[in-house]
Amino acid sequence: MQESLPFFLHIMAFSGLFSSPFIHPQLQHLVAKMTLLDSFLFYVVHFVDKLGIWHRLPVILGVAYLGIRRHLHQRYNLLHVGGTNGRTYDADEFAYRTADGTCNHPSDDTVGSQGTFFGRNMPPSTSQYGLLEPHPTVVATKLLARKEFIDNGDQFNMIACSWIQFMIHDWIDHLEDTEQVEISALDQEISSECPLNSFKFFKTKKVPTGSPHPKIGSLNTRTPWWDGSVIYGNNNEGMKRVRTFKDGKLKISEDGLLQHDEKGIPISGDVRNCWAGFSLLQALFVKEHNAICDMLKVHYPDLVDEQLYRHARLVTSAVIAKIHTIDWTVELLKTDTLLAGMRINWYGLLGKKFKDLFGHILGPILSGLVGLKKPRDHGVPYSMTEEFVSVYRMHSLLPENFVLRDITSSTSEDKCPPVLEEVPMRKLVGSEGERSLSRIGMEQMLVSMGHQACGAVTLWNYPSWMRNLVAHDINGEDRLDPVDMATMEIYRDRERGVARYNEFRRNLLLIPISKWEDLTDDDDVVDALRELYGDDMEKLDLLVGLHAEKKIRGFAISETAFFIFLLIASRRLEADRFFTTNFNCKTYTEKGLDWVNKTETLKDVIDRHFPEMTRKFMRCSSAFSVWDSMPTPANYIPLYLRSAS
Ligand code: HEM
Repeated sequence: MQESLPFFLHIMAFSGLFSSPFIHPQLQHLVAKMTLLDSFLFYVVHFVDKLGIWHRLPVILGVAYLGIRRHLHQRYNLLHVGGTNGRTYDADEFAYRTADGTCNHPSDDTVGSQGTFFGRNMPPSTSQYGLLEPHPTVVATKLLARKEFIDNGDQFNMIACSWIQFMIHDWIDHLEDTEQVEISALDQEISSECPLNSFKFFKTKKVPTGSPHPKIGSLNTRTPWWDGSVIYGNNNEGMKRVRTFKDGKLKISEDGLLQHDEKGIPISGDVRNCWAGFSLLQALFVKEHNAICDMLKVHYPDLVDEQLYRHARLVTSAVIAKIHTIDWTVELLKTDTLLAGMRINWYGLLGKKFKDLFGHILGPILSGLVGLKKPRDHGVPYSMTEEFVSVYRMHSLLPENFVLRDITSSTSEDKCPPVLEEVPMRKLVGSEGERSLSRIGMEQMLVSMGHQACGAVTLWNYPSWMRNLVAHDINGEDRLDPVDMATMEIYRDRERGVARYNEFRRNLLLIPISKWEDLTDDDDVVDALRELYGDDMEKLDLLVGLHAEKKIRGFAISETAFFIFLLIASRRLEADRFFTTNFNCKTYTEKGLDWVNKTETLKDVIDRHFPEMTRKFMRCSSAFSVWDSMPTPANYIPLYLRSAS
């Protein structure tokens, strides 16, 4: 091991700094592959990790830690899967987001388009355990199944929960095989506790990559760019379905909700596994798109339907990306360090005022990723990754019942309308959900979502109704065989060769756990893990580990999941030419870019379309926290000078 260390590390090793036990023995082989500078940077990060303090450092140091960590992940956690074709195109001719995501990467027209491979953040799992070890239904029943609903407190509401599904359906979905697999719990001792003793589902399609590492991969049926495909579709056919072809606008009903076809399936960019909260967000952003078209037509009367559509799509997609970056994520990871980090991603260290005044003049750290002169993919063509999909398995955000509020009654001082009824979530899914939403109406639904806390990402909180779920085909039609989602999710990660928890951590340069108490200080969790996995940390499933991990204060997700976000959230912006080279007046129009610059939060979008709503019903600061909770208290200490959160 020592022999393959770079020269600098030999010196450090000689001085005793890098030698075991300073670097965790299971990470030394990773350091051996690093350049001199990166080994040093790893040393810094690892030192902080050993103390377990990065989130408690003063904001500016915490941001520096994250910057170094992100750099290391960009160097060692981006693996391309499949080939590239090197076919270029005329970037001026394609100065818009194409229907299928082609023509974005500067030197290869297919990168990031529909049907390309998922990339990886680390090599496929080397686990010795098989697909059914331990049995996925036993894992689901003993560790995931909801005992009673655990909510997220005031931090995150049902809009926040629906928002992330809205994003997932913009970026990722795996192509399935035509061959089915059946999982049966019949001969397991837990079968009496399972809603489905046996169920069938389609395998993930395995496709030869044409390259040796890895030989097999899976395909993304959605465009991975942040291009709003959730409302615009993932190809020409999908785009045609949603457009009116008049003044650039998208189809929408009189009541402000999505239109439906003769089967009751919504007309929108993505209709698979939809529920009322999700299709409400689609409708809200169709309204946003159409309002942008109106604005553009007033200022640029010569623009025809196609031009209006293209500009409005760019602007709407950028508004969505911005809200996700500086509003949603800031609520998900509610600490000053992350507030600073996310604002740096969009505006840079010098902040909004400086950027509004001088433009993007000073590089990614000082002026942000958005507006960079050239996209950056760190030598690895853009895609979403298998690991990203796995860390976003957050179905425990969904509750058992949806709490409907009466917005006709006059509100109390805390702006909280009274409860009308609790609707089982099952009734809000698919076509039935669409019918319920039409009855409820857009405003009542939005206000009710605002006032309900969503579920916590933790063990024993997986929605019961999802363990017997009628999933959808890609066209939104119901499937014949219901599935146990909790079981299926455990199976999916294993089937796709995603590393189990401890290997996942090592590959992310994180210190692996060596006993259950390293993961959590909850005795019940420790006992349950021991019962299922014995004392074998290597066996622990990723999904279980992410849900069991003790959370950083203010974080609604685990630290392990967060480090994948750190990498991919930046990548979605910096690798996309429409957030970099082409984030300009020429491509977006001056008024279009102005629209993006002036929209900061989801509240701004809601206020635009429902001018009275937040004044009447919202007390908190962000539309993603529970609406009658207190606003974030003012803090007069400048953000970068603050101590730990
Ligand atoms: C009522 C709401 C929802 C329903 C009915 C639903 C249903 C489904 C179904 C049926 C799948 C496919 C599972 C498979 O074949 O492997 C899936 C995948 C997934 N869902 Fe959801 N989901 C909902 C909300 C959410 C939310 C709130 C999240 C939060 C992050 C989420 C994240 C994911 C992810 C990451 C996948 C994996 C996608 C892939 O394999 O490429 N879903 N969901």
